[in-house]
Order: sequence, then structure tokens, then C-alpha cells
Amino acid sequence: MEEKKDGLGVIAKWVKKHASLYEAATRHPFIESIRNGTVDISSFRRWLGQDYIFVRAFVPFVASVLVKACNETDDSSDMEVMLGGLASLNDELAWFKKEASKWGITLSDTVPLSANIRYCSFLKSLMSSEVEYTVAVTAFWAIEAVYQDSFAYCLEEDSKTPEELKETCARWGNEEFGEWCCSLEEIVNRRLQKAPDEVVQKAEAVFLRVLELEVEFWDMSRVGI
Ligand SMILES: Cc1ncc(CO)c(N)n1
Repeated sequence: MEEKKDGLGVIAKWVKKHASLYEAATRHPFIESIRNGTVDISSFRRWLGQDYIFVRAFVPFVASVLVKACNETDDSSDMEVMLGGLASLNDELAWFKKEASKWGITLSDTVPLSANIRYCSFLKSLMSSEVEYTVAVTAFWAIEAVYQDSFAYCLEEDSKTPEELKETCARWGNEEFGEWCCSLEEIVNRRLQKAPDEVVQKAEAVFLRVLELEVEFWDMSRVGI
């Protein structure tokens, strides 16, 4: 009831409070360059190879959130939302392989760059059973929301996204994925509303860390330019 006073959930409040960092993560120069059609294809290729490595590390993290949802949640529908996320990663890995071959990228030769290694170790740290479900699911939401928001922006009506990148943008920018992110956000809001202060503080710190890591991840696309 309390959160309804101003109609905003905790997440919406955090996005407002940390607007400049949220914007840095979702309106990064790499994303802007896709949207205005000036994207450097070697940057796109670098991002694609790195993101495949990231998604492989993301799978066990999402599985760990699913396990926490089964053990800790007060609402049995949480598990289904987590399972939906895990299932879509199955398609995503197949898509990466197909897309990489289209661009002539050999995924097995792709070496993770340092920002990617840092992000993957952060995911690993969140898999510990010491990390509360509320904190882990906040990270899960933030990771997905940054991509949803960034790529949906590239598909807005006035965008000049190159035709050959539209499918990539639609992977994360599509409406269905947007709705799924909203379901996840509702779960996070519900959990945060009931959580002790100490857990809420941890979740906020994790949210901010995800945003920083996302900025560094996009920055990798510029290596060597
Ligand atoms: C770096 C990064 N963040 C978020 C997502 C969303 O799944 C992704 N594929 N890669």
C-alpha cells in the first residue's frame, strides 16, 4: 500500500534517482550509433562476440535465480517468470551462433575482454547461496532491462537503424520481451517492498553496479578504434 502513495514502485524511484547512470547505460554512444545509422560494423562485430561469451555465463546465473525463486519466494508464479527467462536464453544462444556465422565471426576464437571478465565474475559472485533472492532478482531485472530499453530505443519510429541490425535490436527491443521485463520488475518491487532495509540497500548497490558494468560492456565495442 505504502508504495502506491505516489504510484511508483521502488525500481521506478531508483531509475529516477540514478537517472544519469541509467541513461549512460541505456543511451550509450554505441546504441546511439546504431540508432542514427552511423554504427561502425567492426564495433558491432566485437560486441556480438563478447555478448555471446557473456550470455553463456549468464545462463548459470539465471539458473541460480530460478533455484532461489523456488526456495525463497512467497509467490509461486515467480518461478515461471524465471523459467521463461531461462528458456529464452536457449533460443538466444542458437541465435548468436546463427548471427555470428552471418557476420563471419568465429565464436570459439573469441577471447573475453577485461570488462566482460569483470562482468562475468560479478555474476558468479551473485550465484552464492549467501546472496538473497531479492538481491539476485534485482540484478537479473537490471541486466535485462538495460538491453530491453537500449534496443527498443533503436527501433523507435524516427530511428535510422540499418536494416541488417534490426533483427538484433528486435531480439531485446520487442514488445513481448518488454512485457516480460515488466513482470520481472513487478516481482522485484514486491520483494523490495517487504525486504529489510539492509537487503534493500544491497539490492540498490547491485542495481548501480549492473549499470556501471553495462556501460563498460558497451565501451568494449570501441576498443581499438
Ligand atoms: C552485457 C549484456 N547485458 C544484458 C544482456 C541481456 O540479456 C546481454 N545479452 N548482455
